[in-house]
Amino acid sequence: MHVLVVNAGSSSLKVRLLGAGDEVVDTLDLGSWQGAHESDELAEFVKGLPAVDAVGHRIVHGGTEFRDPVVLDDRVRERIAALTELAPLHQPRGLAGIDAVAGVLPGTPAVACFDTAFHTTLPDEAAVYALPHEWNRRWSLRRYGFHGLSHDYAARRAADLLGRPVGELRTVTCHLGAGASLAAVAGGRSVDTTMGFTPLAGLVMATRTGSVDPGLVLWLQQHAGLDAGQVSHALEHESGLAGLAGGSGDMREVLRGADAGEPRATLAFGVYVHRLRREIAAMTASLGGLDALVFTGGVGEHGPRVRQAAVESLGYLGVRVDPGRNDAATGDADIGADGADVRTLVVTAREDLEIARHTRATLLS
Ligand SMILES: Nc1ncnc2c1ncn2[C@@H]1O[C@H](COP(=O)(O)OP(=O)(O)O)[C@@H](O)[C@H]1O
Ligand SMILES: CC(=O)OP(=O)(O)O
Ligand SMILES: [Mg+2]
Repeated sequence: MHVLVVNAGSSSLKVRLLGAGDEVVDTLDLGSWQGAHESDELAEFVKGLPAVDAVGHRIVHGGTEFRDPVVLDDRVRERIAALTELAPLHQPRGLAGIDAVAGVLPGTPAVACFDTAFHTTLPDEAAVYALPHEWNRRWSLRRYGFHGLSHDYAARRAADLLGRPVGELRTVTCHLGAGASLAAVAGGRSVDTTMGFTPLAGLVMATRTGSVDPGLVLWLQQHAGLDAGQVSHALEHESGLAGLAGGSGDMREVLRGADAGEPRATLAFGVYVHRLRREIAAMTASLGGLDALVFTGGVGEHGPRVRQAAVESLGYLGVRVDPGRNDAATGDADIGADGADVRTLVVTAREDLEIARHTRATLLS
C-alpha cells in the first residue's frame, strides 16, 4: 500500500509518499506553511504523484473522542474541526491538509492519526488538574499531551536499537522541534508528559513560552492592561527562544548569538536548557527510574550542544554521554558513554512512518 503522509505542524508542512516497504518515494517540505491559503502548492505536489492507495494525516488534537486513528469522512472532519479552539495554532492546518488532498484524490481512503492518542494512557494522577471538579467534568479539562506519534515512534525505535523489548523499558523521549515536549514512557505506554490541555505548556519552545505561573497570566490581564487576545498572541508567538533572544526562535540562531557573546542569546539558551533538564528529571520521577533517554526532533537530532548541556547535571540519574559520539551522531545513534547505567540515544523523528503504520492498520482492520 502506497501511503501519502501529511504532517502539518505549527511552523512547517511535511508531506511524504511512502511505498509498500516504507521507502520514501517522494517528499515535499514547506518551511513556513500557514494553512489553507498555501494549499495550492500541496495540491500541485499531490497531482504529480504516482498511484496513492491511502492518505494518513497528522491531526494534533483528538479531544476525548479520538483515542485511536479513524477513517475520515464528513462527520469525522466536522468533529476534528470542532476541536479547533483547543489547538487554534494547529487544528486549522491539519484540516487544510485534509481538504487540499481530498480535493485532488476524492476517492482515496484517508485516516486521521492524533497527537493526543498516545497519551490517553496517562493515569489520572498525571492527567487531572487540581481545578474545581465540576469544571473538569463540564469542559473536559485535563492534560491531553501532544507529539504522541513522535514519542511513540521514538520509544519503540530506541528499544529496537538497544535490542530490548519496549515492554521492559522506562524511557524519557525528548521531542525538541519548534514545538517541544517530553514523554515518560513505561513499557511502551505514556505515563506522563510536559504538554497539557494545550500545546503551550511545559518546555521552552521556539516561540511558545512553555509553562508559566497562571497567576502571571491573570496579572497581565488584570493589572497590565492587556486583553486575552494580546496575552495569548504573545505567549504563543512572541515568547520562548524568540522572546528571550530576539529573532525567529531557531536554535541555530540562538547558538550563534551565544557564541558571539550576546547576553540575551546566552540567557535564552540557559533558560531553555534549565527547563529541559528539570523536566527530564521530573519525568524520571513519574517512571520510578530511567533506562533510556531519547532525543528527537530538529533540535534533538541536530543539536549536540543542547543534548550535552541537558545531560550535564543528570549524572546522578546514571545518564552519561560520550562527547565524541554526541558530536558525531548522525541519524539514529547511541551516544551514551561506555558503562553508563542509562542509555542515551538520538532518533530521527519519523512521524511519517508512524502515521503510515496506523493508516495501513486502520484500513486493513
Ligand atoms: N543544526 C541544528 N542545531 C540546532 N538546532 C537545529 C539544527 N537544525 C535544526 N534545528 C532546529 O530544529 C527546529 C525545527 O525542528 P523540526 O522538528 O523540524 O520542527 P517542527 O516542529 O516544525 O516539525 C528549528 O527551530 C531549529 O531550531
Ligand atoms: C503539538 C505541537 O506543538 O506540534 P508542533 O511541534 O508541530 O508545533
Ligand atoms: Mg514537528
